[in-house]
Amino acid sequence: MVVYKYREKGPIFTYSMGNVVFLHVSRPDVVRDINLCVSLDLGKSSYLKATHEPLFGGGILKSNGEAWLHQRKIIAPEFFLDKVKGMVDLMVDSAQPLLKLWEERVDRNGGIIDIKIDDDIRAYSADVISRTCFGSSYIKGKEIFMKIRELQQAVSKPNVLAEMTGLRFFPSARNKQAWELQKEVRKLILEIVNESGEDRNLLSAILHSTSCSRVGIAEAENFIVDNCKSIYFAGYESTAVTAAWCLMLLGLHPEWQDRVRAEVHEVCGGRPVDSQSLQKMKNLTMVIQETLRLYPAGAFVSRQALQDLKLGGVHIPKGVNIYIPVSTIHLDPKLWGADVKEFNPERFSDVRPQLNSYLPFGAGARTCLGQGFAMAELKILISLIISKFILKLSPHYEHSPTLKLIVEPELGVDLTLTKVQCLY
Ligand code: HEM
Repeated sequence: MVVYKYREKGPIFTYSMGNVVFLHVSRPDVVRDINLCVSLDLGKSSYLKATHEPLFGGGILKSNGEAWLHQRKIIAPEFFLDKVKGMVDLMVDSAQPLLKLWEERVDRNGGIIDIKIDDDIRAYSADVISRTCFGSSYIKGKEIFMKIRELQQAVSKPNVLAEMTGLRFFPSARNKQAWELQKEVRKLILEIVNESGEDRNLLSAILHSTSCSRVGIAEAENFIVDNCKSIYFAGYESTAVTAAWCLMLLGLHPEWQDRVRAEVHEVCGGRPVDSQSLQKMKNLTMVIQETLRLYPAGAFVSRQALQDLKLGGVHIPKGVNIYIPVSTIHLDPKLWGADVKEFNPERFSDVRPQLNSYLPFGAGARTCLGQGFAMAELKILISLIISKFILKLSPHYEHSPTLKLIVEPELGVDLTLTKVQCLY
């Protein structure tokens, strides 16, 4: 329906669902103003708030106003560049079980295997977040991630009754499932909090902030749980899914695979990956940027006008939800050229992507605060895999992008792997 309207109406139009009004906009001047807007009057959309409540609560991803600002000030510094540089060794360690597992499987199977990579990649992404942000290993965090994923599936379809009527406490089967998962995740996070040691990490920063504030125990616990949940979700799924799309594209494009492999070999020269070598991997950066253009995990950037606003000369009344369709912008031939649907990382070689036409990490003040972290994590995993394995898209692969809060391969990514025999 929305696609049809886009074709019919062009880059800006409104529509409504019940009493909820949407402004669907991909016009560059409006997108530019959203990018530039730092006012707290432009917040996250409250549409689907009731549906998403069990997953996000009042954490950083969905909160607005002063509450959001407070959370951003606590969490953002934990992902500044110097902090990310200090996490590189932990990320490299997190990749070792996957590499070992795949090597053993290839060896056992006569030098070639056909695998669905998604679960192993999720395990890597989960381990990275657990170790770097929460000081707990994947084993400890594993249950949390499994339940967060179940919660994601449970809340990925709009709960129309709750949104239209506010009856979010109606005990439907789906609500009951989401509440049960919500309780279990809360319990597990509080266990990790109780066992946390002296390590300086994201968790300790969140705990420190609550100990300095004068809120009651229940409010402090909600603050901790909702923000930990937000990081578990934000940092886990999107990175794992991007890595899976990226490896799929490299499997399809052996010429880029060879280029990245040669680059990793040249930059690292047999030494372990470190923060300096990551910066030198230009081809790999371009490949990841192009993956995020073609398969941005966040299909929409959503906002709501919390007061009357003017963006790109357009008057937007208070309450209107603004939806920026990221893929539509990323696939616009007027912005990217006639080869817009092709995988061509070269397009990122000499120009920085335009702020208004490239939005894989969102826009403006609410832009993803984990993007440097995510890029390091992706580069580490892909450089290590590429230096050990030759990838081909498996004949079993079925292309199945689907939107479940984020755009993921519904049927997974199947690759055929053989070992790299000799590097040059
Ligand atoms: C490839 C991986 C990732 C992608 C594609 C991605 C994408 C996004 C997008 C589209 C948003 C919404 C921005 C907006 O509304 O303008 C976002 C927000 C956010 N992301 Fe990421 N993200 C990734 C990885 C991460 C990681 C690894 C973390 C942390 C460990 C993280 C933490 C966050 C947080 C906390 C927010 C909310 C920011 C706010 O509202 O102030 N993300 N991300």
